Order: sequence, then structure tokens, then C-alpha cells
Amino acid sequence: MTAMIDISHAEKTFTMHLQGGVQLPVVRGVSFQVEPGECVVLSGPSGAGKSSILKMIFGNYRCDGGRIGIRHRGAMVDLAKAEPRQVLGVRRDTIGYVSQFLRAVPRVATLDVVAEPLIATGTARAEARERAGQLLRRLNIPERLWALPPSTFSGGEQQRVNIARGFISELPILLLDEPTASLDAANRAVVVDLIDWKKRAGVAMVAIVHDDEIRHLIADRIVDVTSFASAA
Ligand SMILES: Nc1ncnc2c1ncn2[C@@H]1O[C@H](COP(=O)(O)OP(=O)(O)OP(=O)(O)O)[C@@H](O)[C@H]1O
Repeated sequence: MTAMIDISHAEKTFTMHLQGGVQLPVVRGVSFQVEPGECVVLSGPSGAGKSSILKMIFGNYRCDGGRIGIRHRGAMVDLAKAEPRQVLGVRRDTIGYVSQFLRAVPRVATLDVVAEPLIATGTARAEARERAGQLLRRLNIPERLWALPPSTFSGGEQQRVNIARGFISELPILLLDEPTASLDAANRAVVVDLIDWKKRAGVAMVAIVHDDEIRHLIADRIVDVTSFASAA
């Protein structure tokens, strides 16, 4: 079996401690696989559990049952049972998460914000900055902004910096949470190209995209989360 992600019968229930321990079942029976070079898009109405599933795959939300198999350094690791230290190792070497919002350190130049994940994994600073510049140019961030921290950028500019930071890594799995949400048509097309480039590099991706057109452009397969809804 070659799957990079192999989820079977995963489930999640939130316990609302401030509401007297009320149980809020969100998803159950979540089962799907993602092969290298494949982009699976999660679909379903608001509240169906798409973000929760993405967070379970990233190890942010702990599952209450089932298995989240992740191919990590050549072996399958079950993130549903992994120790926190193992989860951190999987994030460092295997899974990248591109969220909608940039959480940048204040006063760090945009070019360094984007180059940082490569430097952290051993790429020389000059080469990492060169590649960061290539991505920023591709995403239409003007060069005059590269030396500035992205905290004052517009929402769409910050999202593009975040995309550059997520896509610069060479991790074999990428989770994309609304990567085109605040982008104009030209930049949405760039993101579609970047996803295509990652597919050709063999990266396995799971994405949430509300835009129907983008969804059909990037999805190799659509997984309807409604069928996993606990209330179903
Ligand atoms: N940390 C949490 N604590 C309590 N409930 C939560 C938590 N995270 C999510 N939920 C609940 O789980 C359900 C699914 O939420 P989730 O964000 O996964 O849905 P979604 O399909 O991604 O929705 P949207 O498309 O609106 O982002 C919602 O009812 C939400 O309130």
C-alpha cells in the first residue's frame, strides 16, 4: 500500500466542559485515503466537520476513535494514538498546514517569513531567500514589500505570504484550509498552478475550498463530509 494518508473510522466528539459536560458529536466513521500526488477536497455544508477533520489529520484535535495513518519517514504512524513528541516530529518532517491566516512574528521581513521553513530544515539562508523571492514574485507580492513585516499587509497579501510560506517546504503532505479565500481571480489561478506543481512533485494534499470552480480545478477526488456527520 502506498497511501500517504490512510484514515479509517475516525471520530470526534467535543465535550463542552463549561456547559456541564454536554457532548457534541461532530464526525464518526471518517474513512478515506490520499495517495502521493493526489489532492482530495473535503466538501459539505458549514458545520459538517471539514475543518475538524483537517485538524485531526494535523494532530490538533485528538480523535476519540479510529485511526489516522500517516506515512512518516517510510513507516505508517497512527496520529490518533501518537504521543505529542511524535506529532511534532510528523509536523516537522511530513505534514505542512496552510491555514487561511498568517501568524507571523512581528518585525520579521516578509522574505524571511517565507524562507524560514526551508532554513529550519537545513537549506542555506541565501538559497532559501532566493526561493522565497521566486514564490513571492509568482504570487504577485511586489518586491518593494519584501523587506517589510507582513503585519500591515492587506488580507489578500497576507494570505499570499502564508501560501508562499506553506508551499516553499518540501514536505510530502500538505493540508490546505481555504487557500484561495481572500484572493482575486489572477492569484487564485496562481494557487491552482502551485497545487498542480505539488501534485507533480508527488505531494499528497487534503484541501477545504468553498469556491466550486477552484474545487473542480484542483480536486482529484471529492470526499463528502456529510456522510460522516454524527447526526446523520
Ligand atoms: N474546538 C471546538 N470545540 C467545540 N466545538 C467545536 C470545536 N471545533 C469545532 N466544533 C464544532 O464542530 C462542528 C463542525 O465544525 P467545523 O469547523 O469542523 O465545520 P466545517 O465543516 O469546517 O464548517 P465551515 O465550512 O463553516 O468552516 C461545529 O458544530 C463546531 O461548532
